[in-house]
Formats: sequence, C-alpha cells, structure tokens
Amino acid sequence: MTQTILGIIGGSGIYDMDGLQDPSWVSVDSPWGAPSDAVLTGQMEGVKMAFLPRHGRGHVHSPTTVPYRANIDALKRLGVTDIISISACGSFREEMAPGDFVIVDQFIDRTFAREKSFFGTGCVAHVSLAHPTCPRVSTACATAAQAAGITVHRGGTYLAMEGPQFSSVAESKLYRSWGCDVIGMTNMPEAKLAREAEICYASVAMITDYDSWHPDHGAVDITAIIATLKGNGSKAHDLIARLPALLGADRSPCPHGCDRALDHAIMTAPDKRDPALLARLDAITTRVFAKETR
Ligand SMILES: CSC[C@H]1O[C@H](OP(=O)(O)O)[C@H](O)[C@@H]1O
Ligand SMILES: Nc1ncnc2[nH]cnc12
Repeated sequence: MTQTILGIIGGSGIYDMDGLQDPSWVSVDSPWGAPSDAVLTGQMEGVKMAFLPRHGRGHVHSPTTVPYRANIDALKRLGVTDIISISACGSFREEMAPGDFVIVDQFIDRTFAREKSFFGTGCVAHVSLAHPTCPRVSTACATAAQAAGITVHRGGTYLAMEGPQFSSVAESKLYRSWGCDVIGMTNMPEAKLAREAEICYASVAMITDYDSWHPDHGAVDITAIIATLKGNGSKAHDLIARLPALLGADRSPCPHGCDRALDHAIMTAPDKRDPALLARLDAITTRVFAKETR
C-alpha cells in the first residue's frame, strides 16, 4: 500500500486551486527543463495534492511550448500517483454542449511539434497506450462531476491538434467524420508521458464551444470561450474537491497496471544504455530499474 498523491494539471482558465490545507508553492528542479510554473502542494481531507497550472500563472506557455516532459517529471519527483488533467475543449457532438464535461478515454494525436517521450537513443522503451486513461481515476472523476451537478459524458475521443490557431471548417468536419468527440491542444503528449512515468492519468474535458463545424455556431470565438471557462472553472473546483474522498489516502496497485507500465517496456540492453540519458530518467525509471537489479 502506498500513499495517494493527487496531481491536478489545470488548463486554460485554471491557474490556482482553493481549499488546500497548508498550501505552498514549491519550485521543482527537473533534468527535462523548467516546468510550466511552481507546483502548489497541500492537503485535502487527509490526501496530499499537487496542483500545476499547465500554461503557468498568467497563461505564459502556448500549447506547443508547454514543457510537458518537465511537468510530468516534476509531478513524479513529488511522488504524484494519479494525475487529473483539466482542459478546455471544443465539441464535435450536438449533444455535448458548452458547459458540459467529458471524461475522455481515447485520443487521436495530431500534434507534430513536441517532444513526446522521455526515452530515445541510449534507452528505448515502448509502453502500451491502447487504453491511455486510467478507468479507476476516470470513474472517480465521473462520480465527482455527477455529485457536483455537472452534466458529464463518460467516455469520448479527444483530437489533440497542434494549434495555436483553431481548426478550419474542413478540418473540423474531417475530425467529426473520424468519430472524434472533442478537440483540444494539450492532452498529447501529456497522457503519453504520464503513462511512461507510470502515473495513472484521467482527462476531464470542459466543453467551451462547438469548434468550427456547427452550422448554427459559426467560428470559434475566444471571447465566448473565456466566458464559458469562467463558469466551468468553479464547476471544475467543485469536482476536484470531491476527489480525495473518492480516491482515498491509501493506494493499492492500479488494477489496470498504469503504475507498472514500464515492466517489459525497455528494449535497450543494460550494457548499451547511455549513462547521460539514464541520469535524466532517474525519477521516471526508479521503480523499474530497482526491479531489474533484484
Ligand atoms: C483558451 S482556448 C484554447 C486553449 O485552451 C485549451 O487549453 P487547455 O487544454 O490547457 O485547457 C486548448 O487546448 C488550447 O490550448
Ligand atoms: N475548438 C477548440 N479547438 C481546440 N482547442 C480548444 N480549446 C477550447 N476550444 C477549442
């Protein structure tokens, strides 16, 4: 049994977290560069929490320049066991309306200008991403959303686009034809890196608009998005406040294996591994390498 530490990654419009006991902004050094911001640590109902604003306070980082590897590595160094990612998104479905939340369970990654792995030359690893989100943490998010009176859709495919511009009408219609439900710019490579770091990951997408496909809603309008985000922000805080009671302070191994994702994933022979890369991977690979040497 280990101790739960809930990591909350706040997206657009969510730069702070209320309701923490003993709140403290802590700077975390990472060999992957500077994280988006310091991390707000504290406790809620006896559960340790670590909140990181994805774009930094003041919204400094664009979706392309968010330091995804440094962010996940920093949360790993703080001992985070479960990440709840909160994001704004557009909707491809009439019935998924602005103000609704979607508990995302699949992704299509169309980003192309980001580092997507901790691994590479000198230490190659291939983790499974068939089920990129953790059902246990996703269920807790859905339960918390319902209890908070939020209209929540359980399951949905998130198209991750590079941005920062929004989609054209043709792109929006194409993604709809692929069966995507929502669109955003940040959950990839975040979810991939969380899996490599053996941290359970759940994605709560807050719908702010109908993207560009909807004949009655015209183009995506950032002013309207910000207005919807203001309403969504308090709903998101209400959802987060219910998670400690649902997930608990004591944590058993993940029934879906998220916390053992690196078992059998590392391909590079021990004598061929690059010591410089291994040094950067110290937080990510502590568990799996301890097992290898036993
Ligand atoms: C404010 S609209 C576009 C912006 O909002 C989303 O950010 P996040 O996922 O961090 O909530 C979207 O991905 C874009 O970065
Ligand atoms: N329509 C949209 N496309 C991409 N990211 C978004 N974030 C919020 N709305 C979005």
